[in-house]
Amino acid sequence: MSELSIQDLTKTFKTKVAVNHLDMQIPSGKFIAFLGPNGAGKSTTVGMLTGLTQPTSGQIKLGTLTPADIAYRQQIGVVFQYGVLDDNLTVHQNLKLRAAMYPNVDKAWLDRLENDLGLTPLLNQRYGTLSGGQRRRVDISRAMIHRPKILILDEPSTGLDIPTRTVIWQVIHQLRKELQMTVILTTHYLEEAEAADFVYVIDHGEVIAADSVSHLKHEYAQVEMTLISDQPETLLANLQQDGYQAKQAQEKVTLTVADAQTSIDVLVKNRQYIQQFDSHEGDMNTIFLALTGKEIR
Ligand SMILES: Nc1ncnc2c1ncn2[C@@H]1O[C@H](COP(=O)(O)OP(=O)(O)OP(=O)(O)O)[C@@H](O)[C@H]1O
Repeated sequence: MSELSIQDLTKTFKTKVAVNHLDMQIPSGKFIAFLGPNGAGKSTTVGMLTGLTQPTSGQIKLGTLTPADIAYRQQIGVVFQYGVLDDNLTVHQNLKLRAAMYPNVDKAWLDRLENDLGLTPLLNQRYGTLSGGQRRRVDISRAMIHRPKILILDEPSTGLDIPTRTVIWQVIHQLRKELQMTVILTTHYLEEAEAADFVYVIDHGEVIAADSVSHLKHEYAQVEMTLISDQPETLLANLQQDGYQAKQAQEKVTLTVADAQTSIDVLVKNRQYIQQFDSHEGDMNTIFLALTGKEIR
């Protein structure tokens, strides 16, 4: 199956450069996350991937197809940040109308989506009267109605509670496996990005890192250590003498070290001053901080 190729993609709005020479090769069937803060250019990229926003320069290709081709758009499903369904129609009327726009949507598939996303009790309710989480579940059904090869989710979890997020992700992961679908997610939620096969960290319209989560962690996330000591001043002095930037608050001494091996060295060397400890690898936030100097959460 063809991969999605983004080549030297740029979008400027007057003087604002929203997307700046993006290059990405997205293999089919993968789960890709675009992680970036507000204004990073994620939604503008999604707009160009869907064909709704014209790039200023550069190109997007799915095999030989471009977003201007109907055949391209038929392979893409999108969950936008805003709802695109009719507030005055019921859930079922909205979905049936959408289904009618595609040649091969059978009733069984529509029933399956409605059922998996827990929409059955809501089918006769007007879309405009649904809660945010209910709407999002309908939006995902709409995006999946034509069995897309690529599903694009633009911050799908914003404002949703954990049970709703869990249901949505269970369904998406299941359908991704069944349909061998590529999933492109834009998100601020680090735990969602952590589940991805590959992460593009985006800031100011540019890719500042592109790698698997495990490589990003290895490269950028340090190990955070908390040591509990009955002689914290001595422990702090020893660590500082060894060149660590340690901090102390009462009996607690905290420091960041490069890797797990170094954390073991610290524990062994200072064992007589340590009663308890906690040591864990940094998360996506640590990675983001290391890359941009900013916190994402
Ligand atoms: N139509 C527009 N006209 C002018 N500037 C725009 C337009 N659309 C986006 N921008 C600007 O482009 C930049 C990128 O915006 P974009 O919405 O793509 O970011 P984002 O990463 O999706 O942010 P968020 O996480 O807040 O949704 C921002 O500075 C934004 O103000």
